[in-house]
Amino acid sequence: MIKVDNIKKRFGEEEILKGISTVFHKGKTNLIIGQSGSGKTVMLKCLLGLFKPEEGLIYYEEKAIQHMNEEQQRDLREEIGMLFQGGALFDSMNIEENVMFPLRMFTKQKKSEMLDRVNEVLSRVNLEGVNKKYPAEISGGMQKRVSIARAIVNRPKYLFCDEPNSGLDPKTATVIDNLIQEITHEFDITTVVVTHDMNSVMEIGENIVFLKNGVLVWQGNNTDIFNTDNVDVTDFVYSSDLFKKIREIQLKER
Ligand SMILES: Nc1ncnc2c1ncn2[C@@H]1O[C@H](COP(=O)(O)OP(=O)(O)OP(=O)(O)O)[C@@H](O)[C@H]1O
Repeated sequence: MIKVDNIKKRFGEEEILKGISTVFHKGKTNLIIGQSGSGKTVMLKCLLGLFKPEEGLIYYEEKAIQHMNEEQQRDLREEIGMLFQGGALFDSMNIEENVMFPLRMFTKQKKSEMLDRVNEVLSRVNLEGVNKKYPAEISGGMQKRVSIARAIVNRPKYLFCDEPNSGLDPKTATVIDNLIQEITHEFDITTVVVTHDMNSVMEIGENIVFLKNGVLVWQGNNTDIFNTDNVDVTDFVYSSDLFKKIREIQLKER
């Protein structure tokens, strides 16, 4: 569980996050959504400790990162898996080396132990027989699965995903969303996904935080989001023609 208590973040004169409080639940896919520029990435970076809010606290379980000493922060970093936008695999390393990277960084395991774990997670994301290939030799969807394998190889308690579907076709995007959700449930991870993608909202939005101009204006799940009368949310959800049509049908049926 991650609890955010009234965080404020400014750059110069501009206040980007204007006092956000929320909870991201354990064992759930928690989504941060909102228009471009609403502060999603800034919020993610605050959660990761990359940006320091001027006010407010961010708790990982009982302990606020602002109150952790260096050793505690290092321990926390080991408990975090990160799925970067675009995958961010190392082009010069093969798949096996890419997935093994966090184990080399954070553990003192023997090579054979690391290899066992790499094969276990590659198999979990349904990728076998690609160990010696390089990222450029596999598809975008497969690269995303390798990135997920790398993000979970160190058994994280927290998983952060920045636009995990960018650049994927809708069908592959759904496969990736479902995989993220399955892994979240299976390993009881607190997962936070930043996304623009309404399909992700529908598929895996178990707890959705909606930001507008740095303010949390709505929170709920993927059922609530289609029933809310909050204008900011409906504007966002029904900005696509497809969802507009669905909305018209829903309203007629009410
Ligand atoms: N390092 C920074 N220095 C100054 N301003 C920043 C910095 N990072 C972000 N901002 C500003 O904060 C605001 C919110 O940016 P942020 O990247 O969080 O938006 P976002 O909701 O993630 O948008 P998008 O969906 O386009 O990625 C923007 O106005 C941006 O210019």
